[in-house]
Amino acid sequence: MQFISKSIPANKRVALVAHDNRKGDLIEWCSRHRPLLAQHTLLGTGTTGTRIEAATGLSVEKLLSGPLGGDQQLGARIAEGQIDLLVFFWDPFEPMPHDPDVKALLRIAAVWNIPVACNSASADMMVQSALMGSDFERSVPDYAGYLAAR
Ligand SMILES: O=C(CO)COP(=O)(O)O
Repeated sequence: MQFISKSIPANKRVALVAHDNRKGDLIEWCSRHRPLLAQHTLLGTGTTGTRIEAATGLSVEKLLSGPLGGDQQLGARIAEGQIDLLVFFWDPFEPMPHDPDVKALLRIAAVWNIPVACNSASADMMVQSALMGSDFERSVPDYAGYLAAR
């Protein structure tokens, strides 16, 4: 696979997702970073987005609930270049009925080199990076080159 450089804008599109046992942690994290998150564009799976909006007043575009296809919707948006960061507090202690979707979301985020945080420590470091408020370059698969070589 060849890679090309792609710019992530200063205004980030941040996807927010948490499994049920981790929703409280993500809401607490969003509340702590509310002023910063309010400067960016937020989206999330259905229940997570609804709970964050209710608790913080932040505006979140809500996709379907994860087990009903929301994780796959987020994966599609990543593949289309419409998500810049993924904050996904997945549950390390309980199996999920939609585990293949969870795995697919994490895989496609790795494919497209999206910064991913799976807990509050990594999410703290991610949003406190100087790159959060500026453009930055990331390397992504060269899709045109990939097609041409097939
Ligand atoms: O299941 C999820 C992520 O895998 C999250 O979905 P909800 O936000 O709808 O609970």
